[in-house]
Amino acid sequence: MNAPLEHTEIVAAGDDGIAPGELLMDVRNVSLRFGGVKAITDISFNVKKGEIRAIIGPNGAGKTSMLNVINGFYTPQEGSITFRGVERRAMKPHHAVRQGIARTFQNVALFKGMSTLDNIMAGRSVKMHRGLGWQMLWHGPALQEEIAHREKVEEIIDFLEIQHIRRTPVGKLPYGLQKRVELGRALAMEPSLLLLDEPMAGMNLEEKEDMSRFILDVNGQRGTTICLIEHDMGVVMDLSDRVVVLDYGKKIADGVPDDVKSDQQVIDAYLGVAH
Ligand SMILES: Nc1ncnc2c1ncn2[C@@H]1O[C@H](COP(=O)(O)OP(=O)(O)OP(=O)(O)O)[C@@H](O)[C@H]1O
Repeated sequence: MNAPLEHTEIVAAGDDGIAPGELLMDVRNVSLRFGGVKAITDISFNVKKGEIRAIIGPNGAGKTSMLNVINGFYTPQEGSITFRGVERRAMKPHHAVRQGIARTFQNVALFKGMSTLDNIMAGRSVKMHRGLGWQMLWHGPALQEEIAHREKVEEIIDFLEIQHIRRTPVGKLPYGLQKRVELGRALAMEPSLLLLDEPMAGMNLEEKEDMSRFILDVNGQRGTTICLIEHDMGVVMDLSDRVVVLDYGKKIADGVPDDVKSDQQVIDAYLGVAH
């Protein structure tokens, strides 16, 4: 199964060949250190196709480091990740994207001067096959492909209900809408696995409710598997199928929300204190 990543086909949620409920990603014994700092120690957990999986834990627990390992920003010193049957330790972020992993960031990472439409189109560029030569000719296959991509992008804009801001530079948008555009850009990649790093951070209640609904719809209607980090426990327990809990870089619990909520170690480490 160990196909060279350079030759991995770009895949979308619907055509990754994995049935709902089957293993999509298996994280095994991953450890990551920065000099003397142990960010992650011997973490194992899996993600099944079609689920919403949450990673929670106090500040500095290793959650973002874990996402950065999954999407190839960091290479762990130990352990491996098997995604869609392909095992690896090191992988460049653009390979992760081509394998079907897209993500959003804790602090919105968009092109602030560009419009909503152009930002989402930029996310789509990963799916474009025709090279620059074709695009300069601007006819035939390149034009057909551009039209098809624009249709996909328009579909995402409709889906996220952001038609009214399609021409607005994203830097001028309220934070909640910027987060939605960033979700749109990730969706434009048609990921098999969508990583969301604190999708509700800095949002008011109404924005959180909107984002929760979109996350549920992305999962329910588009069939996208989601792995998210979130500090709002109400949101986590409402949205997630399963939750993995980290503390000081180690896994302390893993299970369905009701079990995790009542786990004494989790209460002591995390739920018992304000965040
Ligand atoms: N690039 C880095 N260089 C050095 N240390 C790092 C780096 N990134 C993370 N760390 C350290 O690794 C540990 C885990 O950090 P990480 O950001 O993954 O935690 P987190 O659970 O995402 O925290 P938060 O909820 O505050 O975002 C922390 O001690 C952090 O200081």
